[in-house]
Order: sequence, then structure tokens, then C-alpha cells
Amino acid sequence: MIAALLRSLQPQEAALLRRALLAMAASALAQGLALGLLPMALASALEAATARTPWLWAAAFGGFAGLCLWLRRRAQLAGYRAGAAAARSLNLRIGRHLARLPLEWFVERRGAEFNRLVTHTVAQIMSAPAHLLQPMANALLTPLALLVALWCYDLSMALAALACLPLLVLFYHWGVRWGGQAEQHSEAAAGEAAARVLEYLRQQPLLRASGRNGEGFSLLGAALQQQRQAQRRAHWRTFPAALGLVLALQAGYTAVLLCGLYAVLGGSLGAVQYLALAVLATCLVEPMGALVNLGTSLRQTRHGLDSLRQLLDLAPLPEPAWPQVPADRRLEVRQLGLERQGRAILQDISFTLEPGSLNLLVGPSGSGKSSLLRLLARFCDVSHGAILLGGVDLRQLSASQRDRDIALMFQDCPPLAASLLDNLRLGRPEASEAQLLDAARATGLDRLAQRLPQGWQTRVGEGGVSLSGGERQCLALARVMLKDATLILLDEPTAALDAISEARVNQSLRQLARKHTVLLATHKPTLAPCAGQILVLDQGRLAQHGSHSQLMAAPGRYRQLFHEREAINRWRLRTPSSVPQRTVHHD
Ligand SMILES: Nc1ncnc2c1ncn2[C@@H]1O[C@H](COP(=O)(O)OP(=O)(O)OP(=O)(O)O)[C@@H](O)[C@H]1O
Repeated sequence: MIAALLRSLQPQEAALLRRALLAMAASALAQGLALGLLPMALASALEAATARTPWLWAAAFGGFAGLCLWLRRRAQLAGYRAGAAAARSLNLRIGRHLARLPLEWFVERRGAEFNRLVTHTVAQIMSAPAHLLQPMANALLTPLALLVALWCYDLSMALAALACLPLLVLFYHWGVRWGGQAEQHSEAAAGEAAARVLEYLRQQPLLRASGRNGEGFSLLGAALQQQRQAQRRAHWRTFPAALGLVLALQAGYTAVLLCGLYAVLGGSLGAVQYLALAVLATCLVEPMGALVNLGTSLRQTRHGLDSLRQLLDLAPLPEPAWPQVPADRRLEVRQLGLERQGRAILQDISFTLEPGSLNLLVGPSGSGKSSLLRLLARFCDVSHGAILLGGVDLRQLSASQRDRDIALMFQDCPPLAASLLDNLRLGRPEASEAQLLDAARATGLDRLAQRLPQGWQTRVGEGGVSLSGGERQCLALARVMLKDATLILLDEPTAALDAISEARVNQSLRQLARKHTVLLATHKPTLAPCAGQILVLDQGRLAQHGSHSQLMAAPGRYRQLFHEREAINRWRLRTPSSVPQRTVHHD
């Protein structure tokens, strides 16, 4: 565990931990020496009349006890310092590592798993030096020093104590072997239960709507049940070894006392010395008994470190050793392909987006529009083909260049729990007031700010709970417009807007596309006649591409989609007088 902990730390924090470990070892040994002197101090105090140097032993004992207290205090402080530094270092490492992981990693369900790692595991590691390693040092080194002392006082008692050592080691290892795997399962089950609890909280509207609230949410119930079972299994797996360890300790203790008694009866040991050595034997057993609980805590910390290692070992997106700079703002996609879980999501897609153009990406649900946008923003790397921005492969651009050149607005765009202004500024922190206002006017965000009680300073709550879906979309759109990126990728940017807001945003997008390259995935064809190019995706392939008039002139997927949409737009409600049932019809 110590080696794994040292490996996961930066050199500076590892040095702090090593110093803390040294202090703990010194404190444990000093405690052993002080206790080792106790029989002499006790015996000489009890036999003060006959002893030649009663105060010498008492002073030596007092000196070592004082040294032990001082060292223990130092070790404790060093342990706290090392734990805090380790937590800080690990949190920083995790944060830096997350910033380099493919964005695709965050799309999947990772919240709870990550939350548990940062809160529970890092806190566990933080408390390990002070609350785990010090008792561990006491349990191992103090008895060692006491054993040496016992050896000096009475060989038979020391041999009896030594004889139980192999049994202790055996039971401890059985505990590790039997309990290790079960405890790992128990940790995994605890992680799953934590994830389900978080899901239960977040998905309350969905669960209530489907009548699955409370005890009806069987997924949470099952996860909690599994956690209980896993914990019980882990307990029963470690119980025999823990019991064996306690029994071996008690047997050793009894053997030591019996050997001493035998020596007293034989006349080789005085009654007073025997009493003092019995006290010493108790001090020998007590810290070793702590091994039972320490073993479980140590293994749990070890599992936590392993989970952390797995996260830190996840490969980040490869960064180029010599980043290149795009020659212009043209985007070219060459024979692009994407595979996931052995399935082709996108296949053989090639097209070009000219600088300063408005492009639409259309296609039925599940045709691959969002997946294509994610690839263009390098959430992950293509499985086949290449994406070139200004003649440079996306994989050869530095992360900062890519972040500067590409802006992406998702379908779901929850803002941060900050003010409306802070959320807008995220798009471009150095933007002037005029630029902020331009972006706000283009999306209607200025009117929203006027309506809110504290204007631009109104806090929008976690995930923007105090904003409507359309307002959240306006904010995200304004942020993207403010960013002034070369390539602007928008996934259904007007899906939640009313017709008037949509018309305003469409007008702004057309203006934006005069300067920037805009690619907009949409199910609404309102911008189609103004788009320079329309890309039609169908089952992960580029079925057609061209202008609206070109695509409407030829039979194909686009014309079909367009007519389907037109037919839906012609739907109208008939009054009850003309239709007996209250139903919605379309012509
Ligand atoms: N990480 C993934 N692993 C496996 N399959 C995936 C993954 N991401 C997307 N898919 C699958 O790829 C297909 C395309 O999904 P995508 O979200 O790109 O479609 P879309 O055209 O944007 O749909 P919509 O219009 O409904 O938003 C879907 O069938 C989806 O299930």
C-alpha cells in the first residue's frame, strides 16, 4: 500500500510522506524502548529498598517516554501534512488529467464514479498517513522493540512470543487472500449504489412521471441490496482470518505468561519482575490486536489507489510533438469513418466546408449528425480517414489552437451555476462590453437580462435551473457567437426556441456565416434555402450534398425528408363541430 501510495504522488509529496514514515517509525521504536524499560523501572520502584539504582531506571523510562511523546507529536503533524499534500497533489493530477482526456469520456455516465473517487477515495488516502500508517508502525515496530526487551529479561517468555509470530503472519495473509477479492467487489458495489443514488436524485422528474419514485425504483433497490450482500460477503470472508489472528494473539499472550510463571516457580524469575514482564507482554499484544481492523482499512485504501491508478492510466488524446498551424479556414473531411463497440457509426464521409459559409447537416434521428459534429470538435479521433482544418490534420493541431479555432454548441447546454454575465463571458473572457452586447442582441439574450430581477448579475442556478430550455439555448448560442471561432458547430441550436426567437437567431446565424464557417445540424429546414451547402446523412453515410435547389431538383433522401417536414407543417386542428371526436388530424 505504501509503495502504491508513493508511486501515485509527485516527488515533492512523496518526499513529505517518506519523512512522515520515518518519524512514525522512530516514534513506534521509541515507544517500544520506553515500554521495554518499564519492567526495570517498575521492579526497581517496588524493590526501592534493595535496588542499587532505583532512580536511574525511572529516569531512563521517563526520558524515553518523553522522547516517545515528542516523536509521536512530530509524526502526527508530519502525517497530517503528508496527507493534506497527497490529497492536494492527487486532486491536481486528476484535474490536469481530466483536461486531457477525450471529451467522449465525459459523454458516458461517469459522474458518480468520478464523484466517489474525488470525495471518498482521495479523502481516504488523505487520512491514511495520520490514521492508518502510524497505528500500522505501532503494530509492527513497537512489538519488535518489546520482543528484544523481553529477550533481554527472560529468554523463555521471548521464545513463547516469537513462536506465535508465524501464526499471526499466516492469519494476516489469509485475511488478505480471502478478503481481498470480496472487498474489491464490495467497493465496486458501493460505487454502483452511489451512482444509482445520484441518478435517483437527478432523475426525479422522470421517475415521478413514470410512477417509479420511492420503492418503485427497482434499479436503486437492487444496487443497495447488492451492496449489502457484497459487504456481508466481504465480512464473512475476512471473519475467519480475523478470528484466527485474535485467537493466535491470545494464545501467544497466555503462552508468554505461562512461561514466566514457570520461571517464577523454578526460581529463575522474581515475582516482582514477573508482574512487570506481564505488563510488558500486555503492551506487546495490544498494538498487534489493532492489526485486525487495520488490515481491512489498508486493503480498502489500496483498492481506492488502484481505482485512482486506472483513471490516471486512461490514455489522453495524443498531442502532436510539433503542432502545426492551419494555413486557412477551409475544413476538409476525407473518407471519415467512426466505429464504436464493433459497429460502424459513420462510414466513408467526404466533404468540404468553405470559409465564410453556412452549411446544414440534416438526416433522420440516429443518422450520425451529433457523432460527426463531435468528431469535428475532436471529442475523439476518427477510426478511418482524416479531418483537415486549413490543410492540417486535426490531430496535428495543439489543444489550445483547436480550442481557439472550433466552437461547439451541444443539443443540451446547461450553464454553470454563476451569473448570466459570467456564463456569457465564458465564451470569450476578454470580450469588450460592446462585443458582449452584440452577441446578446443577436440571440435575444439582452431582453432576457432585462426581464431578470438582477439583470446580468442574476444567478442562473446549477445547470441553469432558473432558465427555460429556450433561454438556456439563447445563452449557449450567444456564448458561441462571442467566441469568434473559425469553425462554428451547432447541434440543433433553435430546437427549444419559439418561432420569433428562431427567426431572429436564424438572421444572426446568416450574418455569422459571412465571416465564419458554420455547420448546423438540424431537423428544421427553415435555413435550408439560405445554406450554401446541405449535407444529408442517412445511416451513417453521406447520402447527398448540394444546395437546397440542387437537392430538391433530384429525387433522393433530402427531397423525401423535406416533403415529410412540409406535410407535418400543414397539420391543423379541426374544431369539434366539424369532427365528432377531439383528435388531431393532418391532411
Ligand atoms: N458512444 C457510442 N457508442 C455506441 N453507439 C453510439 C455512441 N454514440 C452514438 N452512438 C450511436 O450512433 C448512432 C448515431 O447517433 P447520433 O447521436 O450521432 O445521431 P443523430 O443523427 O445526432 O441523432 P438525433 O437527430 O436524434 O440527435 C446512434 O444509433 C447511436 O446509438
